[in-house]
Amino acid sequence: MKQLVLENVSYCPKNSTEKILDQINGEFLTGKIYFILGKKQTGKTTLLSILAGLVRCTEGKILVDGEDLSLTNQDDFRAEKICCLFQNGNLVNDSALANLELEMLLSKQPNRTDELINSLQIAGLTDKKIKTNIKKLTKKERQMVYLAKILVSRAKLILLDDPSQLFSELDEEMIVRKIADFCRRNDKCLVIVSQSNNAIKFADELWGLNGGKLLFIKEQPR
Ligand SMILES: Nc1ncnc2c1ncn2[C@@H]1O[C@H](COP(=O)(O)OP(=O)(O)OP(=O)(O)O)[C@@H](O)[C@H]1O
Repeated sequence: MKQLVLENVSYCPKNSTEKILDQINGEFLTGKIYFILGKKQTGKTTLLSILAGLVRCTEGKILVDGEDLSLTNQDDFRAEKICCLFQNGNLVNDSALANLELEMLLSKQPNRTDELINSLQIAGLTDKKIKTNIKKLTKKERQMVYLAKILVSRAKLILLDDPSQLFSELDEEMIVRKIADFCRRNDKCLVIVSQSNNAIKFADELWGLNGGKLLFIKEQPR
C-alpha cells in the first residue's frame, strides 16, 4: 500500500439518523505520520475502524492504491496491510510471545521467534515476562507488548487508537517517537487518533475532527 484515499466518507449506524462521520475527504501516504485530533465522542475510533476495514462506511469510499476497498478481499487487507491497536490493545489470553506468534500467523508471516523475542526485549520485557501469561503481567508490561506488536509488524499501515490511553503507564512521547521512527525507517504510514496533543510534534499532518466532521488538515514543517 502506498496511498489510502478517503472520498466523502460518512458513517451512520443502522436505526439511526445521526451521522457519526460526515463527508470526510483526505489521503494518507506511506512514509508519513498523521495525527487525527478530536475531543471525546467525535468519531475518532469509528474512523479508525473504517480505515482498518472492520466497519464499512455507509456513504463514500476508500481507495487503497486506487482500488475500492469495499470491492477487495477485506480479510487479506486486514491481515496483510494493517496493524491496528485499539485502546484495549487486542491481546489474547496467552503469553506475550504467543501473542506475537499469533500476530505472525494472522498476518501470514513466517514465525520469526528470535526477532519476536528481541522486539519484546526492546519494548522492555524481561526474558521471564516474555513467556508469562499476559494476565499475570502488570498494565505497564502489557503496554510493552502492544509496542512490540507494532515493532514486529510488516503491515504498511499502522493505526493507533489514542496513545495517551494505550501507553498510559509508559512515557507517551518516547513511545510515539519510537513508533514514528520505526514507521519512517520502514516507509510505513502511521495514523494516530488522539484526544491529547502531547506527541503531535512527530506528525507530518494534523487532522482536526469535531462532531464527525473534518475541520482542517494542517501540514507540519519537519
Ligand atoms: N455502531 C454504533 N451505533 C450507535 N452509535 C455509535 C456506533 N458507533 C459509534 N457510535 C457513537 O458515535 C459517537 C462517536 O464514537 P467514537 O467511539 O467513534 O468516538 P471517539 O472520538 O473515538 O470517542 P472517545 O475519544 O471517547 O474514544 C459516540 O457517541 C458513540 O456512542
